[in-house]
Amino acid sequence: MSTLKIAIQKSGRLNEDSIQILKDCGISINNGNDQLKAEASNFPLEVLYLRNSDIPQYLIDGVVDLAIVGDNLLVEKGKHIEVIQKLGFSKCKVSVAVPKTFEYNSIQDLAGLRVATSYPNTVNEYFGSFGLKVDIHQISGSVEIAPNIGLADAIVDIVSSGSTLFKNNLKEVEVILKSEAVLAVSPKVSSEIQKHIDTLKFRIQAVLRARSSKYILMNVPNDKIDEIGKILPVLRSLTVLPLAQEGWSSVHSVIDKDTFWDVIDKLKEAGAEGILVCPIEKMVL
Ligand SMILES: Nc1ncnc2c1ncn2[C@@H]1O[C@H](COP(=O)(O)OP(=O)(O)OP(=O)(O)O)[C@@H](O)[C@H]1O
Ligand SMILES: O=P(O)(O)OC[C@H]1O[C@H](OP(=O)(O)OP(=O)(O)O)[C@H](O)[C@@H]1O
Ligand SMILES: [Mg+2]
Repeated sequence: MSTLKIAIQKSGRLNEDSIQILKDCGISINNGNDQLKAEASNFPLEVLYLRNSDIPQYLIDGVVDLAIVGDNLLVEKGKHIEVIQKLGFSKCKVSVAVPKTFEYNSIQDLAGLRVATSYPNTVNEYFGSFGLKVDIHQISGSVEIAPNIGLADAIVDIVSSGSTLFKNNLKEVEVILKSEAVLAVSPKVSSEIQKHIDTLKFRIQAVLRARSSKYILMNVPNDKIDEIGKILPVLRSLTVLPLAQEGWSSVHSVIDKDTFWDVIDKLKEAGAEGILVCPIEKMVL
């Protein structure tokens, strides 16, 4: 039987969340990440632990069928690689930053200047889209130090909280793109492998849906059920079960985890009592 080969980051920002999402899909991987290759015991899957920055090329060559990779790396090195699912973690931006003292008005101010980055293609394309050229200094890490040591006038690098920029006396002046971890697929997969990919994607979607939702239960006087129903965004219809106490029901629903505090206030106002909010393990539509 064919085995699906998936690349995940060996160590770094994506590693733990990538392993966790496979685990949440019910997949048991047979070792820790001390080896570069591991097999799943209960899914036709082989996991290859690789450098994030090498993953786009492995996908292009078909050495791996699938990968969990930062989308910004695909923009840099894998333009034609198909993304089949955004995964919602490792969210960041790729931005242009300059020293705080730089009097920046527009991108034209950087024409012809030295830009330090680990993402030369992204930089060329971005400045090229304004008809500008810059002098790229490619470095593989600690990019934010470059202006302070006289290596560059500006940088293009990853920004998340902004604290690395702040510590290095830099300011973000343009956001080139927004990125997150994604599930990306090689252009060379066979139809047999594609079936395994579809199965895995189905499981990942169930996990992601569950992560973004909460199950909510509450006691509601029967004459308030319609009003409560209007507050709850429901998948199909509300589940309403009679309670032992005459005139009351137990109402169940699924709500978005980011809006549940707002919804709960409205539910209380509308007469709901004993509200319980529970995590959802998996959600299959
Ligand atoms: N501070 C951050 N906050 C959120 N996401 C980030 C942050 N830094 C990087 N990322 C995302 O995580 C990915 C992996 O970053 P990380 O620094 O672990 O590895 P890397 O330097 O790209 O590479 P490699 O695995 O090749 O050594 C990046 O490509 C980016 O998508
Ligand atoms: O806006 P912030 O929250 O400060 O995050 C941004 C920093 O995070 C990443 O570096 P990382 O810590 O991964 O180190 P690295 O340069 O060794 O990859 C990135 O390269 C930035 O330097
Ligand atoms: Mg990094």
